[in-house]
Amino acid sequence: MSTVPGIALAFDDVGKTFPDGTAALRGVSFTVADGEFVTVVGPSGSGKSTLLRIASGLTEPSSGTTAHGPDAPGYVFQDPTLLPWRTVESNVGLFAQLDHLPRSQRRALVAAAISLAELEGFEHHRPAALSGGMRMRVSLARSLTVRPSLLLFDEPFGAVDEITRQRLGEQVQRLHIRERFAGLFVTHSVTEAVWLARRVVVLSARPGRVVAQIDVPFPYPRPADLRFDAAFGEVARTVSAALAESFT
Ligand SMILES: Nc1ncnc2c1ncn2[C@@H]1O[C@H](COP(=O)(O)OP(=O)(O)OP(=O)(O)O)[C@@H](O)[C@H]1O
Repeated sequence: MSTVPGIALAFDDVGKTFPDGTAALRGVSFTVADGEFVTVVGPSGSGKSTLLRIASGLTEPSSGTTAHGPDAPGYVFQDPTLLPWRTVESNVGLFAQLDHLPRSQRRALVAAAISLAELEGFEHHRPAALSGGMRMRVSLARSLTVRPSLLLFDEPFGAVDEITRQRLGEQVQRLHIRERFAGLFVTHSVTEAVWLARRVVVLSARPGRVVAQIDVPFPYPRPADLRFDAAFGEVARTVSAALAESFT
């Protein structure tokens, strides 16, 4: 992986074939500029999670190259992956603790992240006492403590109800605007993909290739009811059509 100024993440002709012969990705090229928010949609098994794992350095590509900014990206997983015996505060502080940051610095980072994720008042709760949406916010807050310039999201809100999902998306957008991190966000929801992104990348069925990149022209911050706007519907229709084609 190399570092390129102005680029949060770049895939250049990236392919991935697993040792058992499964070809997950083929010839994937696209970039995420500094501070840009990009979403990825594609059929199940089209290599979206594999792409994020390659972006984070967890998996090596079989071919092609990747480039990223100067620091390691943050990762928000499908599952909140909280430690049940730890409080909200101590779950949020986990990464900072693993990084051996001094206690005072850790405290400040945790307090800031808890405030950003609007979790004040819940610092001493354990995960079992929280709703699914709040658990995701704890996971988000934990990722924010590393102050990433790039955050990778692997379909983080798939398991919560529609309204909670929208609110979490709104929170991610507020954080993106305020903290200016770049984002690469995988989702199965076309509405979520369009509402969040400056650009939607559509992958084909396995092995995943980029079949379309669709710009989303609406300025941030975007109102929640933009989803019901006719112009929004047009962009969503274009993404849906590319996605439907990608299944064939
Ligand atoms: N370690 C592995 N070894 C072999 N095959 C794998 C491995 N990891 C993933 N795959 C396969 O690679 C393909 C892409 O998987 P991946 O999880 O990246 O897809 P995805 O687009 O994220 O799917 P979904 O939308 O269902 O989450 C799938 O067919 C999957 O079974």
